[in-house]
Amino acid sequence: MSAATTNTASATGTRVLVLNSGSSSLKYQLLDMADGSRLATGLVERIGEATSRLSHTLLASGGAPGTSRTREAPIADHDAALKSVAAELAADGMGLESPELAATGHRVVHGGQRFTEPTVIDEAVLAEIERLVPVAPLHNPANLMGIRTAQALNPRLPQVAVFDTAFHTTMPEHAARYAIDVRTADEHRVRRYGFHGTSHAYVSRRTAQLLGRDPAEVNVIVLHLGNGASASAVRGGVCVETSMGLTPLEGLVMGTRSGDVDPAVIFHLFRVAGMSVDEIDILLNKKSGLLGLCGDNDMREIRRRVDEGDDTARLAFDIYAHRLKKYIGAYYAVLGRVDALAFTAGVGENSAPVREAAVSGLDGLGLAVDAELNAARADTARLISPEGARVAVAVVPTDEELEIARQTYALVSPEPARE
Ligand SMILES: Nc1ncnc2c1ncn2[C@@H]1O[C@H](COP(=O)(O)OP(=O)(O)O)[C@@H](O)[C@H]1O
Ligand SMILES: CC(=O)OP(=O)(O)O
Ligand SMILES: [Mg+2]
Repeated sequence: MSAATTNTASATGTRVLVLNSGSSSLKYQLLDMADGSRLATGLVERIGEATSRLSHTLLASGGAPGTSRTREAPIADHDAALKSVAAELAADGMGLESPELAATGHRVVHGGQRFTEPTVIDEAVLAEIERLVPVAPLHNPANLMGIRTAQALNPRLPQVAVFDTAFHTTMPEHAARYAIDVRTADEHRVRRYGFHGTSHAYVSRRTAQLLGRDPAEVNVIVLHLGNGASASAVRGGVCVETSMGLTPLEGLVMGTRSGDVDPAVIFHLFRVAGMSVDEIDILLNKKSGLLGLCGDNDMREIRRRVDEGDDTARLAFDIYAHRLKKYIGAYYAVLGRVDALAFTAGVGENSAPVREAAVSGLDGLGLAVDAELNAARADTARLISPEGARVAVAVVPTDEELEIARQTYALVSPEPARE
């Protein structure tokens, strides 16, 4: 299906429903692309558990918090979750049948090598996302279910996939390939794909804007530090390196994921500890990272413990910050010249101690934070480096939903979306 054909199906609506299906959650936002405003936002948590919860917020004009509703009832899967979300939106007169809706934009985590751009979804696209399930077993099945349910709720509504991997498809082969047997790698599509690409693209562009410069001229290191965490090196708006690989497990220390380990750790645990491959998979993805190191994966709680003198929490924090520093140094070398370092996502936007620890001792590279600017709280993009610093250090709130909505609307609407 081409974008041109879908235009005829999209009526004259200017609204886009953005769906971000995680392994056990569904986040959504309804935006009006005529002015970029947010109309509704919400989250279904603990999908598949007895304690599922749907929180829906109808926003007042200007995006101010309006009325919120919370429902607690078991929600078995992403199909049931999206049907509940559709019912909430319909109760506010904004259901999936609404003629004002132009399209649904889906965050799809793994797009492999084929999807380098946002794509209108048809059967062939669905088949390819399905084919990639083995390399994104936690994410792609949830994304597929969200798409199929949205199609069933309104078959005439265009569905657009925006891939986490797309921004990273520009990585050169020497960065994307692992040094393993080429035939085996090619046969099984084993290479580094990278994730969180929508955020890395948005934040690197926003950082250039903050510096008042053209993104094409600026080299930026982006640190996306949420539950999942990844770094990227962006040269003139183009991604040249990123820390996640075949799956979102490689790289930085995360909330529950280990990030980099010697691959032989897996053989050792299999042969010596007698763990099954599935058990090791769960260990590295769900029981490691900050959680595995200190029993907490929320950086707020870890800092509270550090401040109380808890040595276990302190070590977890130090391991997290040390890994960040290693990646900053590596990406500095990859880029050769760095104009800015940008911190984003839940931890990057909110944790002054993480930002301070990540750049401490890097004065020789022209990297430092001003203590007062770093400690100040704000929810807009800002510089935290000292006046006249060689490299700008910035805090740049990410907005994956707005970026997905823009890319979706640009595909289905003849009108350009407003910045
Ligand atoms: N004020 C804060 N200080 C430190 N960390 C915070 C703060 N607020 C949120 N976080 C961290 O942000 C994380 C979630 O980040 P987020 O980008 O929302 O993740 P995701 O989108 O991957 O679910 C939480 O686990 C928490 O550790
Ligand atoms: C790809 C990935 O790690 O996503 P998230 O941070 O949403 O888990
Ligand atoms: Mg996020």
